[in-house]
Amino acid sequence: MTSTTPDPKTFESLFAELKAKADAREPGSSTVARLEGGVHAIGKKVVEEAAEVWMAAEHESRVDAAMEISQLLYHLQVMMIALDLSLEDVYAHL
Ligand SMILES: N=c1c2ncn([C@@H]3O[C@H](COP(=O)(O)OP(=O)(O)OP(=O)(O)O)[C@@H](O)[C@H]3O)c2ncn1[C@@H]1O[C@H](COP(=O)(O)O)[C@@H](O)[C@H]1O
Repeated sequence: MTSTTPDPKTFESLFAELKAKADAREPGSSTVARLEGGVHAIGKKVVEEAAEVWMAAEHESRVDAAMEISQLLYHLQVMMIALDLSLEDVYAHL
């Protein structure tokens, strides 16, 4: 019997996943629920997760910091989708 492991998630693949769920208004998706909550609520999560990155970086382990950074990246992607921004729109400023 063969088993396949899914490809590791990347910034690009997560964005594509979230965009597809948003476009399909996928029932049960927490991302769709966050988008329906609007930019103000999404912005509060971005700020909350940014603060958690800071606290983890100063007071917790590298693993904890990596987890908080992943959550911040997720909420930034939700904000991008809420604003109809593509990856290219953001990458243009890097
Ligand atoms: N990568 C993430 C991800 N990172 C963070 N989060 C959300 O952000 C929250 C951050 O943790 P907190 O400690 O702040 O949790 P909390 O205090 O309960 O926060 P709230 O849920 O109350 O806002 C998590 O509970 C998740 O709800 C994420 N939610 C979803 N994803 C991925 O997004 C994809 C789409 O998910 P669905 O839209 O749910 O299908 C899937 O691949 C998921 O793995």
